[in-house]
Amino acid sequence: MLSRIVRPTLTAARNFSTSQQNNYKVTVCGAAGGIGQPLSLLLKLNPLVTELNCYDIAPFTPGVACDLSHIETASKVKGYFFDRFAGQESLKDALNSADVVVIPAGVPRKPGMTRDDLFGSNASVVKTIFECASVACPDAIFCIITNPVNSCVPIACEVLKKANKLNPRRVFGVSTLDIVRANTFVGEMCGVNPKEVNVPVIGGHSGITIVPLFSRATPKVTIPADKLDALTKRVQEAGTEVVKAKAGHGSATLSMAYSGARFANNVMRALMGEPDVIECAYVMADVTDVDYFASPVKLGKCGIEQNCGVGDINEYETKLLCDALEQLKRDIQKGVDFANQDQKCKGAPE
Ligand SMILES: NC(=O)C1=CN([C@@H]2O[C@H](COP(=O)(O)OP(=O)(O)OC[C@H]3O[C@@H](n4cnc5c(N)ncnc54)[C@H](O)[C@@H]3O)[C@@H](O)[C@H]2O)C=CC1
Ligand SMILES: O=C([O-])CC(=O)C(=O)O
Repeated sequence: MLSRIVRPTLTAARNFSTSQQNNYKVTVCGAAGGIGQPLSLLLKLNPLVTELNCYDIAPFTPGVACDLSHIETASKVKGYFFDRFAGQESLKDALNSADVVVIPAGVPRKPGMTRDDLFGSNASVVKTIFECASVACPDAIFCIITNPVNSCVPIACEVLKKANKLNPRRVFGVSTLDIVRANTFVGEMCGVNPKEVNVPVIGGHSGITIVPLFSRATPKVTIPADKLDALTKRVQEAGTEVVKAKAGHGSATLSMAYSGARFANNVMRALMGEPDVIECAYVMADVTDVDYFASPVKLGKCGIEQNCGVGDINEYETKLLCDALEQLKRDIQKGVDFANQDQKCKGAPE
């Protein structure tokens, strides 16, 4: 069922520790939340991080930072929270000169909700963070976890564009959890250590926009025809599986913290100049008919070095991709329209 070829670079990509000490300042926005806390913990353990700023609207955020600061790693941790008398000043302070900003801020799903149902709450959260980031750290690498990712990344890019600060090579929607899940499920099905599996997942990050490419898995796997639909659906609906299992107490947090830390680690490895760092991510791209798309991207010192695009896919995957593109188009437009609302209102006739 499976040929046993282990790719050493892939294994390295999943170890958060390295012998090299570097100097990255990382800000987590939404650091007091279900994802934010374990993600901040993993970043505190990462030797590539020397400064860790934890920001959240929750007033106990300095407490989270204080807790983390007692861990015996060399990085310095600072906590910031929203003070309504100071407006967005603490957010700007938290973001100031950050190299990498990871954003799990916003509301998670409850059973029965789609990710798009979060748009009403989370679109303005992302907009505010990027308005401040365009002033405080326009050259950072941004990793957006907040849902709906399909619409939040376009919002972020539009806000940066309006401020003349958009560098599309540096803005990422984090879809790593889809890859992590696909690797795990394939590993389970094929009886292989999931750490050795890499399944590219393209498209977007919700329902049918999630397109796992089992035909391109490494090591090569053969998914039995009668199991392919169910496996594809499981990857597409894995977030909902967790939402249902948590029964009203949020969505995936721990697996997302792992995925966010894995993605941030790979961004920093690439910033350091390590070659051949490739991750799937949802980014501004011209590799399909839509303006934002998740695909494998080669990371480098300036962010995206090369978008590897869709690549070879089979007939089954082509059909999945067509369905995904239709939905993606709508999700992207929704984000773009939201970000430009004010501008349109201002320019509209009285
Ligand atoms: N990209 C992905 O694969 C995944 C994305 N998510 C998304 O991540 C987001 C966070 O999920 P959880 O951590 O479970 O939620 P949570 O509710 O546990 O934590 C969210 C945190 O964001 C903070 N927050 C809210 N508004 C904020 C603002 N304006 N500025 C800064 N912080 C703010 C809250 O105070 C809270 O501490 C949700 O939108 C969820 O749907 C969750 C799992 C996977
Ligand atoms: O399903 C959700 O709402 C959270 C999420 O994006 C995921 O777990 O993939």
